[in-house]
This record gives sequence, structure tokens and C-alpha cells, in this order.
Amino acid sequence: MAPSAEYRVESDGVAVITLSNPPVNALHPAVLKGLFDSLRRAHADPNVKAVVVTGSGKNFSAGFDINQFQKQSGGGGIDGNINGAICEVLEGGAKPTVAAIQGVALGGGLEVAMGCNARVGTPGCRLGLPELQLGIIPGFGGTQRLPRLVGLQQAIQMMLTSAPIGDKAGLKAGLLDAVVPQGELLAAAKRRALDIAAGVLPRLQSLQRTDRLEPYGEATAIIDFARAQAAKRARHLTHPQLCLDAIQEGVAKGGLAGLKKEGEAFAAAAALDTHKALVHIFFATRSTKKVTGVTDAGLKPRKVAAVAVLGGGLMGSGIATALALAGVKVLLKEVNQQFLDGGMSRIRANMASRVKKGRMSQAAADAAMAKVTGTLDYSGFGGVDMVIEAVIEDIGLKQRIFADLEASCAPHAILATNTSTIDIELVGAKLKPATRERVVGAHFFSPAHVMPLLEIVRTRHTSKQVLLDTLELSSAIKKTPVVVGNCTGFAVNRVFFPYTMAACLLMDSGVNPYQIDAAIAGGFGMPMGPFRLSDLVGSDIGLHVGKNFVDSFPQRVYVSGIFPALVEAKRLGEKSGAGFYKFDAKRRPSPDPAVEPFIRRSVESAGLLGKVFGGKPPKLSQQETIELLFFPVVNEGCRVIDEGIVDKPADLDVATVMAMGFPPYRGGLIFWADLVGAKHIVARLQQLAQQFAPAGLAGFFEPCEYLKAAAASGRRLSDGRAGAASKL
Ligand SMILES: C[C@H](O)CC(=O)SCCNC(=O)CCNC(=O)[C@H](O)C(C)(C)COP(=O)(O)OP(=O)(O)OC[C@H]1O[C@@H](n2cnc3c(N)ncnc32)[C@H](O)[C@@H]1OP(=O)(O)O
Repeated sequence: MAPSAEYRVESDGVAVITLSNPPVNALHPAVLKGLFDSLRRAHADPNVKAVVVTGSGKNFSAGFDINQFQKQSGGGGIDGNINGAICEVLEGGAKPTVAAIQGVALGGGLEVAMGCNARVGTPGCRLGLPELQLGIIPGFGGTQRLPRLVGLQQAIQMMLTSAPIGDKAGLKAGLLDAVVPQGELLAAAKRRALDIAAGVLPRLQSLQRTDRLEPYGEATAIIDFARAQAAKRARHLTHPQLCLDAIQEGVAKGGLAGLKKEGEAFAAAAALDTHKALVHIFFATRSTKKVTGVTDAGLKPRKVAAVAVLGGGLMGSGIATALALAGVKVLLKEVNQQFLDGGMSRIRANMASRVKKGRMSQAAADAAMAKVTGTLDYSGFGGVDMVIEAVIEDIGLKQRIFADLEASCAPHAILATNTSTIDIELVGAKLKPATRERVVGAHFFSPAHVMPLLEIVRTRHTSKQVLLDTLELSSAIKKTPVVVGNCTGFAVNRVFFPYTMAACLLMDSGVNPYQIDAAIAGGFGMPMGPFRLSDLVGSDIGLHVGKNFVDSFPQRVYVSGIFPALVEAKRLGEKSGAGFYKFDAKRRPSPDPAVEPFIRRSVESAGLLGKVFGGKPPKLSQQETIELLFFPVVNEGCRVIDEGIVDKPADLDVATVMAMGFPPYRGGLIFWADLVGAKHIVARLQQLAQQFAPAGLAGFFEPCEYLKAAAASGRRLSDGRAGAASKL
């Protein structure tokens, strides 16, 4: 159905304009044109007394059509004409306008609603201005009208957090004038529009209102505070400040001046790489669910209603929590009563923590907990649609478990393993060929009920139906899935291993690890630096996982002496109270002088100072540190693309943002690498390979063929490699 705005005049003299662009009525230019043409028609028609604007289907509108940002540069072609039209024909035309809101009214959608003279909502509707999440600011007058409707304090909060509010909060704040059941929406909106036309209710224009705005001194203090907060929380981002500039101008000089400033600030934000990166992540996140040859194969996903989870440890209990929260029946199996009780209480604690944080009610937590049943044997396994095995990383144990599953489960049941290191083919190696088609990797990230990514690992045997069902389950439990091929580390851990290794290599060259952390966290924008992360994960885990990469890719690893030494001294990180950092009772980290002897010994045994740097530790700028750590990661990411481990390069962007904490406003690993440029990355890696060759470490930096080919041809790394043999 082509995007449009439908127009009809009803017998009571109300013109109903319906925004129509399924599924969310995004404001495509054709919808906007239709809206304004219809409004002009209504104002010119003597039979029309008032206008109601609504959306087709389940939603009012999710805002401006984000696809336009990718098609056109400079903010998708948004200009002052739209704001002019909103003022003239929506807010201030001859006939009053009322918005009838169901579902979402977000971004430009809410801005259109705020341009109307009143708003009627339905239970469950969601109202918000999430533009900052896309690296832009509201551009259809939202920076001016929202503060005038709900007050500056709440408006700024809504814009800076991008978080929508519901119908009750909307009514309380004054954003909605009434909330009525869905079936009465249109009638109630029409009645209100006719009452305004008849002068029974006042005709309010949001842009002219000042009654909800705080007094000037207070308003300035609120804006100043918001600026300081935004500078602290989003120090790499300028668009929150641009948003506040527009708000401030409106408060100081009035709504029309504010609108003008909003237009300038919008254009400035739209020109930044941040906006391009965030729009890329928006679409990339949605496109991971579309897997070539799987989701386009004409198969129907089967519902996974009951899942058995094997192992109630940290991962198993987290997975069980995620499933139960989504209403999936869970059978939790452990080897003895003590372990089972431990697993059940971990799930209960996960639920309790959500209740404490106000994220769910106690009643909802109880209902979710009631979905979980504990067991010590396989007797109930015949009734489940899927099993997720989350026991320790022991190949023999896993093979035995999968043989038991083959015997105990129904012939349709999906048999998934949550391994992060073991070859999935090996896990299913001893099963019948038909059973192997049902074996898949379901790699959750810890804590599994919190982390948003799920790596779905397919083997050469995994059937398309099993992949489709697992994708469906992943959506049901609100995880973003990335389907990947089977290799050591799959996609996420595989691109991650050179990161920690490069950090250690730099430390072993004599660079202070706290300085490295500062460059990567504060400087680049990762949630924490590699050494702080190592303390979070645990040096014992790091050492264990690292061995897999040393075995699989010996030609391009760096093995530091620091991890075995830390593990031996029981400096395991946060869980033992000390690692690279020391931790207080509240688990707050601070640099620890006691780790210095460990570092000194590691530097001495590495011998890099002498072999590579002539005895003097290198003095690297922040940028050089970032390049030394991330270019090997990009290099490995390119190998992952080249080997067909991911379906498309954008999947790696989503995976690195969601699992590694790569800053979303940099667009993910490969998007960022393209902004830096393959040519520069190759040149720098070659230079590093040469520099570290005397220590036998050229292979750690040597750029791969995919990267070199892109640098030579000028192709973007995110274009993927046409014709590459895919493992998917
Ligand atoms: C000038 C203005 O100030 C500028 C703007 O308005 S910018 C736009 C501001 N609006 C937004 O940021 C809202 C973005 N959308 C969302 O948050 C969510 O999509 C939603 C809450 C509306 C719905 O979520 P959900 O039900 O999970 O469905 P979701 O998969 O996200 O979206 C359904 C489809 O609509 C598309 N879509 C959602 N919002 C869209 C938009 N504003 N423009 C274009 N397409 C959009 C999605 O890409 C997806 O397409 P697909 O099926 O082809 O993958």
C-alpha cells in the first residue's frame, strides 16, 4: 500500500484524516503532503466544521520515515516548509484539529499530534520524542511544543532519554486531554473537535502556551543542569547540546524564534557522523532477523512454548529467567537437589531484582516464577520443544548429554548448546544424522536475562526450520539474534580476542594499563577499558578462553605472561577483590599498586621493550592507543566477513554494539572502520607488523586479504564480499 493520508468528511461535518503507511505509519513525504493537502481542503470546505487526525491500523505514527535519512543527505529533506505548514494549517488553520492517538505517537508523529489543538489517547498508547536516539533532534517543533505542554523539566527528560511515556503519565502531564477505550476513540476525538469548533472548549495552540513553562530563572537553571548532565553522560555527543540550544532559544525568545533555532540545530545534528551511525544501527538491528536462505525460504516458524534448561549455574539460571519472563514454560534440570535449589534461588533473585528496580510488579514476577519447574531427571523432556544445555565447557560431558537428549526428547525438539568455545559440530558428532539437523548453538551473553544479544550458531547440518524457530524464540524473549557460522569464538568472541591481546601487548611494552583503559573508555567511549573488563570477566576465565584462540589461530596471537601469574596469585578480578584493580566492599574499582610487580615481571619476560622499542617504553597518543587496540579487531572482523561467518557485515556491527559495548554512535565495528578508511587501517597495521617483527609478532598485525582488497579498490568493508563462500 502506497504511503498516503486518506481524507473523508463524515455526516457530522468532521473531516477525518488518516495517516496511512503500515506498519507504523511512518511520515513518508507522501504522507506529509497528503496530510497538509487534506488540511487545506478541509479548511476550504464550508461543510467541514472540524478536523480529526488519526493513524491507520494499530498506531498513530512512529514519526518521520527514517528510510529518508539514508536516501537523502542533510536530514532526509526536512526543511522549514513542514514547520510552517504545521503552524499554518494544523495548529492555526480555519478549523480546529484534534489528534486521535492509538498505539505509538513517536517523534514526528507526536509532533503532528502536538500541532493539533487537542489530543485524545487510548489505554496503552506510547508518546515520546526519541529523535536523540537517532543522533538528531526533534524537527517538527517538538523542542518547542513539548515543554509548553508538559513543562520544561519533564520535556527535557523525555527528549534526552528518548523514553516514551504511557497514557496515564500523558494525561497527568497534560500531553493528552483525555483517554478513552479504543472503540470510542474516533467518536470522542470528533466530539472534542466539534466542541472546540462550537466554542464549548477553548482552542489551544501549543506553540503560544506559556502556562506550563517554569519561570525564566528556574527554566534556565533546569537547562543548565541538563547541559551539565548531558556533557557528563554523553561526552562524545554534541546533538543533546544542540537540542538544548533550541529549547533554550524558545524559552528566552518565544516559540517562533525557537522553531527557527530548532531548524538550524536539526540541520547541524543531521550532518554529523553520529546521526548516520545511529540510523545505521537502527536498521541493522532490525535486519539481523532477516537471514538469507532461511527467513526467505517460505517456511513457517513453529512456536517454542516449553524449554528445558540444563544446568542452573549463572548462565543456565539467566537463560531460564529470560524464558520465564517471556511466558515460556521452563524445565530446569540439575544433577542434585542442592544444585537445583541453587539454580531456582538464582532465578528468584533475578526476578526480585527486577521488582526492586521497578521494572515489574511482584505479581508479574510471581507469575513468571510459576513458569519454572525443577527436575533431576529427563522424565519431562518428552514434552519440551527445545533444550538449552548450559553446563560446564567439557566436550565429553556435552556429548553424553546430547546422547541422553536424543533418547529423551520428542523428534521435533531443538537441541541447543550455550557453549561459547566448543565446536558445535563436535557436540553433535555422535548423534544420528537426522538428530544433527536439530542441533544449534544458542550463545547467550552473561547475564543472560539482561544482555540483549543472542548468537545463533548453525552447523553444516542445522536445518533451516530449526534456525527459523530459534530466531522466533529469540524475538519472543526480546533478544536481538545474530545467526553465525561455526568457528572458534563464533562472531563476537572471535573479533574480541585480539582486543585483549593487543591491550596486553601494549602493557608488556611498558604502557600503563590504567592509561590504556582511560584511552579506550573515556577516549573512545567503550563502557570500560580492557583491563577493567578483564577484572569483570575474571582472569581465570580469560586465560581459559584465550587458550582456544591460541590453539586455533597460533599465527596471529599474542600470549602475555600476566594472566597465568594473576591466576596463580588468585588475583581473579572483581570476584576475588583484586585483579588489575582492587575493589572495595561495594565493588568499586581503584588502581592497585600491588599489581605493579606482576606487570613488571610480565614486561621483563615479554622482552618487547628491548626488541621493539630500544629499551624505552613508547609514548602513545590516545589515538595511537585506540588504533593499536581496535585495528587488529577490525582485521579479525574482516576475516569473519570473508569466511562467511556472518550473513552480512552489518550483523557484526550489531553484535559488537550489543555484546562488546562498542559505542552505538560509532555505528559498530565495521561501520566505524569504514569511516576511518580501509586504506589508513591497512597502512597502520603494516607499519605495526614491521615494528613488531623483531619480536616475532608481525602476524598479529598483518592485514588480511579482505582488508587489503578493500583498501586497494576503495570498496567499503561494509559492502561484504560478493561471491564469498558462506558458512551460513
Ligand atoms: C522530524 C522528526 O522529529 C524526526 C523523526 O520523527 S525521526 C523518527 C522518530 N521515531 C523513532 O525513532 C521511532 C522508531 N521506531 C521504533 O522505536 C519502533 O520501530 C516502534 C516502537 C515504533 C515499533 O517497534 P516494534 O513493534 O518492535 O517494531 P519494529 O520492528 O521496530 O518496527 C516495525 C517496522 O517499522 C519500521 N519502522 C519503525 N519506525 C519507523 C520509522 N520512523 N520510519 C521508518 N520505518 C520505521 C521498522 O524499520 C520495521 O521495519 P521492518 O519490518 O521492515 O524491519
